[in-house]
Amino acid sequence: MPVATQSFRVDDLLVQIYNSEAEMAQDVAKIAQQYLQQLLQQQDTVAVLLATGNSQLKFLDALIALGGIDWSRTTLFHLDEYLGITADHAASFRRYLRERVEQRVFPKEFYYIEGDTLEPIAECDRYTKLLQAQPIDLCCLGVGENGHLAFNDPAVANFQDPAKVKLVKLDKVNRLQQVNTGQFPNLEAVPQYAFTVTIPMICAAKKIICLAPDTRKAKIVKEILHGSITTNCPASILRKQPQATLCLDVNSANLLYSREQGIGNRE
Ligand SMILES: N[C@@H]1[C@@H](O)[C@H](O)[C@@H](COP(=O)(O)O)O[C@@H]1O
Repeated sequence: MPVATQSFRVDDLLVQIYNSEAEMAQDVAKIAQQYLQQLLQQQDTVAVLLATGNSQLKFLDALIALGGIDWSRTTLFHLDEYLGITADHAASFRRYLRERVEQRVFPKEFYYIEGDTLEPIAECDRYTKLLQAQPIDLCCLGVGENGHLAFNDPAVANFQDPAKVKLVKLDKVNRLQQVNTGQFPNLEAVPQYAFTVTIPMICAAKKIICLAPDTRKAKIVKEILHGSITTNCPASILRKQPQATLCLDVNSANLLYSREQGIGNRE
């Protein structure tokens, strides 16, 4: 069984570095599986808030392949969705999760954000009520190249946000990331607005697992761990979450301080 090659804390945040994304996915899937199994021995159902994106693909496959989770006792949610995108659109997060998770594990419920609603404010209220109906036991996260969590880009991230779900304008770095990772053919095709679960709602989860492999995350990973805790880099808030783990591969950890110095150290 692969395990993290390095594990250390930066402030309250646990950071784990793996030799490869595949090893990371396997190990994190095992951690999530054991955690959910343990909870299901103590409570009837568990609530999980899922991320989408490339960083989640191997992890979700590994978690489902491991088995051993009674998915019929899980209530699933997701972090974000584009405004105006139908559930069948190729870039729809609902489609991603329906095909990669729901249709493979048949959870008790999978509550989706209806991105193509004609009443976005009512949709935020509806999803807020669903999220608040029970504590979130596990929140899976990815990180944007601009440091966003879900769709909380620097310009709209609020660490004290009173909202749980909100409609936000996406920044250009974020929208370009969606083009560069193949979600949309060009910038014009990327919606300008999206629904997102807010940062306080994410941080209220009992356990947070953030996956950020790949060289294209190296710069922002350095910023998250060695920069200030600020909404300019929304994911930096994870350093105040003792229940959070940031999982990296050697590529995304590439710009951190050297192993000899101890990656967690700033000097
Ligand atoms: N809004 C989503 C996030 O929820 C996701 O976690 C992040 C990272 O994406 P990836 O996993 O492809 O790197 O950006 C996406 O666009």
